[in-house]
Amino acid sequence: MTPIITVDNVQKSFKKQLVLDNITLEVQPGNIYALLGDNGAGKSTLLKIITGLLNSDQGTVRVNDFDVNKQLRQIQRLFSFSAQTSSVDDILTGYENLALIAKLRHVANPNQTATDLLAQFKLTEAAKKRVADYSGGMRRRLDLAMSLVGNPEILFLDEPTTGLDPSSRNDLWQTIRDLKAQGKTIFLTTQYLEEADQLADQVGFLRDGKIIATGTPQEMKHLAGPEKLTLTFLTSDQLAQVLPLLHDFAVQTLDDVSISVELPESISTVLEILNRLTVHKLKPTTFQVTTPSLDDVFLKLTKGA
Ligand SMILES: Nc1ncnc2c1ncn2[C@@H]1O[C@H](COP(=O)(O)OP(=O)(O)OP(=O)(O)O)[C@@H](O)[C@H]1O
Repeated sequence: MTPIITVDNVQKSFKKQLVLDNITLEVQPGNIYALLGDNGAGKSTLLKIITGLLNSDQGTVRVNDFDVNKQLRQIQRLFSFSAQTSSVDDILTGYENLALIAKLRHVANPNQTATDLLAQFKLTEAAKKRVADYSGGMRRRLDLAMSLVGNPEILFLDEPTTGLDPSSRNDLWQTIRDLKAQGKTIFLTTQYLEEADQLADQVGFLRDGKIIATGTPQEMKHLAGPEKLTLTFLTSDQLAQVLPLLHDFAVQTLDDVSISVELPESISTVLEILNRLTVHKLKPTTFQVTTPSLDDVFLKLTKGA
């Protein structure tokens, strides 16, 4: 499939500080791409370059096969950019904010567009409230609604859930999934590993201006190593009998009665291990399979940095 966003060898410095160092990435249409990084990693700078708000020093960005530097006018209606700082006007109501932006974007029926978007983002009841009185979650939903005026195909969201409480974050994740289900391509930045894991088809780890790893969340987790099986036995004597049976596996002793075993082949390895124990009538009191999380990947990639 032809990517809808292509970033090729983008470099950017502010004075002598190199902020983006040869960034290359692709986003497929209809996918969610999560650019993951700590404060100051360069996420916002890259987003501004992709959306044509900032020029790069080197490299090219193509959106829908148009060069963002040279052909921005042709693609401006194709995407919207929701910045970290809210674009909504506090003294206006939610409805007024949406209707105003719809008029500015020459949408055919601004009032109807505002009403429809308020309904889509569960803000109908708050339509006539001033935005100053909205909660953080409502404001973020309104921000997203604003970015959908004109029905763009691609949404750029800069840290859409930063500062939200867990419940509002979950709601916003669902909204972002719904937008993907409608066929939108979404490029978001985040500091939260869990957010990338929950939403993204592709993740890019940005650190000190470089993409240090990229792939699906599943592929990224493999970078942290295989799944593990943790087994606990009733007594240390039992464990002592178990160890020779598993001599050909990578076993780590956790304490007197527990071990963890690497699972290169997931389920079939689990079955093999349980089989050997059963034959010798050695029954673990608990067993648990653990998959590495994106946190483990992040720790592994940044270890020693
Ligand atoms: N206009 C600018 N002039 C000078 N330095 C800048 C400018 N914009 C960003 N920087 C610097 O570039 C680096 C990356 O900033 P950027 O805002 O892209 O990071 P970020 O990953 O988005 O972080 P945050 O989550 O804090 O927004 C930082 O060191 C920042 O101080």
